[in-house]
Amino acid sequence: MGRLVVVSNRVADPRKPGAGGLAVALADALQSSGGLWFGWSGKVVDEGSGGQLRTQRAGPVTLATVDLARADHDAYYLGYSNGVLWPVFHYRLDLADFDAGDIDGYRRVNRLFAHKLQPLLKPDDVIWVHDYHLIPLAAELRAMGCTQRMGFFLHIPLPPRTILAAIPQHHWLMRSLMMYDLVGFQTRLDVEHFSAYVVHEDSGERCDDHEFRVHGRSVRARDFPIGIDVDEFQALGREPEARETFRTMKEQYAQRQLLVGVDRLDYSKGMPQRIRAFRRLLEHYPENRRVATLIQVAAPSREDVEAYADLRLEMETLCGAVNGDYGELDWMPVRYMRRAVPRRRLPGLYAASSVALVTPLRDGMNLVAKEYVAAQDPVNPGVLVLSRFAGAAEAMTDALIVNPYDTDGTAEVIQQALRMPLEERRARHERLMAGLRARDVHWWAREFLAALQH
Ligand SMILES: O=P(O)(O)OC[C@H]1O[C@H](O[C@H]2O[C@H](CO)[C@@H](O)[C@H](O)[C@H]2O)[C@H](O)[C@@H](O)[C@@H]1O
Ligand SMILES: O=c1ccn([C@@H]2O[C@H](COP(=O)(O)OP(=O)(O)O)[C@@H](O)[C@H]2O)c(=O)[nH]1
Repeated sequence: MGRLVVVSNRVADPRKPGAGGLAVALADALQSSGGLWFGWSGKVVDEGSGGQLRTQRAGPVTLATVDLARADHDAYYLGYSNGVLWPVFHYRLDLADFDAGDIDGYRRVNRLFAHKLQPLLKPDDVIWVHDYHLIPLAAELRAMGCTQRMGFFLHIPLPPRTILAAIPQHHWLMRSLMMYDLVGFQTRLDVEHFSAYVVHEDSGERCDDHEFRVHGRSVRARDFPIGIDVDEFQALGREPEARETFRTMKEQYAQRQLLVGVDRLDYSKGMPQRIRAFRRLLEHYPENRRVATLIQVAAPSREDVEAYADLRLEMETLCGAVNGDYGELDWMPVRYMRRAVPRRRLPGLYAASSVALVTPLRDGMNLVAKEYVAAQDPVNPGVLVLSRFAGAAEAMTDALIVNPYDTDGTAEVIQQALRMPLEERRARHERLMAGLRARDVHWWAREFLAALQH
């Protein structure tokens, strides 16, 4: 295979530990072939100083990053990517701001990326673009004469065509997507939504399971569910920081049963619904009072987007109310932290918790669900409560599956998780682990790249 070129909005140094699931995945693919990783530097600079390209070596990988001027960042990242595409792709038309006029900034940054990337490309490079920020990148590169193989992976869900069609520029956006040779999705459901769009909105045709003809081009689309690096995550759990976190939690909560939620503070993650379900658990099953404690980590995210600020207030009100109504001198039902926990501490927190609540209203995959399972002691594992609306639920059928909109139903399932006999916990954990190992992050990168080269 030719050199691998990865393009994503965020770029991380693959030599640094704990860079996150996606970074570990891409680093692995890049490390074996050597290659180039291109994207935003993470820096927002004054008008006029944007667009500066910097390259640096990180082992066999070259990192090439571009600074963004304030106006470009605000329109491309906050405005169109996270104010239009993110809510609509997560089925939240009510939260999308279609009038902001940010589409120009989105196009401008994709064009800027194409212009900065093109001189770095070689004719036999294989280009792998990631996520909704960069859908039009292939079209921009092709317009500049690039003929390399180009693949795209969407990390978030693709909604049904009737929802997608609410985006005023949906025809342009989906036409841009068809300029890739291969489009990867997290789940089979996303592929079905893609297919329905191509056939009914774009007068295209589905030739077989994965092959489509539209606008005179062939494009392939398939599900490639992303996994985690199980060995890497388990090794992290044996490091001093994770062990110390485990010990501290076990000591502090020796008389309690811990439940854990770890999410970015994002409306797609269903945190308010989760707090309500936990409250219902305390109401309906009073034996959990003074016993069950929910630790909810909420990592700040995209704070300049209005819907995220509203969510922050809602969470503070809900958590305050549960603690005010049910808390005792020596027990608080919810420990809510609006702060990220370093990834190297997470295996300890997961291992100390009897139950994980992963209950998004809609999620591309959700790697926390997989990390929680990987961190469990197989002799005495905890139980995963998982939303049917997370991409992870398509394969993790041995989790306890819930509908997060159903407060009573979720409370009942949490009770079932807290009371699950050891034998059943072990059996479910064993099957979940087999699934994680069979389709880990290395499998994901290998499968996608093999398909891209056919
Ligand atoms: O870059 P940010 O704006 O800070 O957001 C963080 C990432 O969030 C999204 O993650 C998605 O990818 C995960 C891995 O495939 C998946 O498990 C999860 O369900 C998705 O929400 C986003 O898609 C990334 O681009 C962001 O970097
Ligand atoms: O405080 C936090 C919260 C999350 N994460 C990591 O961020 C990733 C979140 O990925 P996921 O797929 O669950 O959701 P996303 O945030 O990408 O939508 C996981 O690897 C988590 O371990 C972390 O390190 N610290």
